Amino acid sequence: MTGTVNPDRAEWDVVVIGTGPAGETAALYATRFSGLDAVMIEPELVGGECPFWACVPSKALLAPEHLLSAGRDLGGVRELLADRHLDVEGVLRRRDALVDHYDDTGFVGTALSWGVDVIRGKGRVTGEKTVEVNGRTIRARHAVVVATGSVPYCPDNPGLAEARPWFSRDVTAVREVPRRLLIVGGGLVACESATWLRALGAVQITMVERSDRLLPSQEPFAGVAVADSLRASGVDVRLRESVERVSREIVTDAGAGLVHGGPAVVLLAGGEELVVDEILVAAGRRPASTAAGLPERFTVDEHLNVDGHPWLYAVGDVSGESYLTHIGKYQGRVAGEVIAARATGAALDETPFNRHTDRIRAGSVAQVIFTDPEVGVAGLTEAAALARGHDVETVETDLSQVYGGRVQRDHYRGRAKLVVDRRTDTLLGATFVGTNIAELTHSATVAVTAGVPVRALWHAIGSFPTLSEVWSYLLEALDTQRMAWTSRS
Ligand SMILES: Cc1cc2nc3c(=O)[nH]c(=O)nc-3n(C[C@H](O)[C@H](O)[C@H](O)COP(=O)(O)OP(=O)(O)OC[C@H]3O[C@@H](n4cnc5c(N)ncnc54)[C@H](O)[C@@H]3O)c2cc1C
Ligand SMILES: NC(=O)c1ccc[n+]([C@@H]2O[C@H](COP(=O)([O-])OP(=O)(O)OC[C@H]3O[C@@H](n4cnc5c(N)ncnc54)[C@H](O)[C@@H]3O)[C@@H](O)[C@H]2O)c1
Repeated sequence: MTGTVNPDRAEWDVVVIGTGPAGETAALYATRFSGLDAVMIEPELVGGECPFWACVPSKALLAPEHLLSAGRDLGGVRELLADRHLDVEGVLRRRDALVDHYDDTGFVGTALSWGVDVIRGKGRVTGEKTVEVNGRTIRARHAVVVATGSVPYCPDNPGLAEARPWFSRDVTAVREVPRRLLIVGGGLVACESATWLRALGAVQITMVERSDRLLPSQEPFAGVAVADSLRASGVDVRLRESVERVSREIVTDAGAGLVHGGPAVVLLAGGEELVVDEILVAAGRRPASTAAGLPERFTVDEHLNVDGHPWLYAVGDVSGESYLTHIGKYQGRVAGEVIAARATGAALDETPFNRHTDRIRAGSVAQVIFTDPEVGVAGLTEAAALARGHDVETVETDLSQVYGGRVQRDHYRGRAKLVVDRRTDTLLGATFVGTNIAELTHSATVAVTAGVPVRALWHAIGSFPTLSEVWSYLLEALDTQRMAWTSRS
């Protein structure tokens, strides 16, 4: 066995399969105050998808575009920029630096500094507390944590897989910007990738999304704002559209981020034929469960235990709860602390806001989509709240009225919405769309998670002139709605 461990060692307290944000957090929290030891198993880069192939490179590629876009909309700066473009090589160099040139030495060092061992290889659960790696069996005295992440889904249209299209790893590792690109999907990866590839010089981008809007699981105005902005930048956004079949004569795979062959001819379901230099498939992801020995379908409980097995945990993307780094880390913290408590004979805490229960399932997931404009979501959308049976009241406001936005851009555009539970008068969710709303999202996450009553929010005043002032606009609009309703009835 290669890695950091004595090759003859075959037993640890905790065995973690996969070293992404979820797995490494579970290993840290299981061991840090408990005296337990742990090993993590990883066949690729220690650190997982997020720092090398997903969140970090994608945000590194987007940051220059965000700055340029804001500068172009700011008198006094606009004149400096004129029709200047990004320095593509400079942007890629900065991305390469942020992904440590695809070298995981730092992550391995961090694991070792926690006292957590690393084995390089593929792990697979083969029995109770038993894992096979590199043809050997290792045992966990207390727990096995599966944290193997997710893999991209490829629709089964004839010729699509055979054309060796790009997936998320290629687009975040981009070295050769395709001139003509088809993007299959209109979700998070598609919208963020279209934003940076257009800024890096892709001449013709066609995006096909099978549903009737981009970002279909978000509030409808979010997808509309992102589609408007992509279209204004020259991206051809096609809704209710999909691929029928693909043919590509010359297929090569020169490596991640390089164009995978000659031109591809794509027939769309609507009947149109396109010729493109590359296809990016961004049609969703699936938990990487079966290769790690988990069933294809399984459930995790509020302690992240798989199908009621108290020794087996699934955290992060593989749990199927969400595909987000911060949620994976949160689950890793919960599972790690549960493992430590159980192994040391401590009772699990059942008090409100305890650290042994995954509360995210109650609906407080937050996420930011780093498009231009950004989309920040905390908790439930209106549709998700209704689907869970809540009696909801909603309110929206136009962010372009808020001075915190107007001082940032000459034409600030944005919108915000609150979803309120009528029964408890607390917030179920909030969505913000606009430039620089990313950090604003956390204020709503706190309110949703803590169940802050709307009447208490009334006294939480955002500073002037910041975007946080939008809270007062929303609450005033809610008041007006309620007064109108009262005077009608
Ligand atoms: C392009 C893109 C951009 C994204 N941007 C964001 C963002 O801005 N913010 C955000 O919150 N989320 C973002 N995400 C999602 C985020 O990357 C994932 O949610 C996160 O990486 C999941 O962490 P994880 O630990 O569950 O799995 P991963 O990070 O996928 O790590 C799993 C690890 O397990 C390893 N593994 C797999 N099988 C085995 C096996 N059999 N044995 C041992 N190891 C195995 C893999 O090699 C991998 O290293 C993005 C995703 C993509 C694709
Ligand atoms: N900023 C962030 O937090 C961030 C950024 C990127 C990715 N992610 C995570 O990664 C996950 C995966 O992203 P994703 O964009 O691949 O998935 P997604 O689920 O966000 O979007 C997939 C889209 O593809 C569409 N689609 C599916 N099959 C199709 C087909 N055959 N033809 C046309 N459209 C089709 C779906 O309707 C959907 O809109 C996300 O769910 C998200 O959690 C997060």
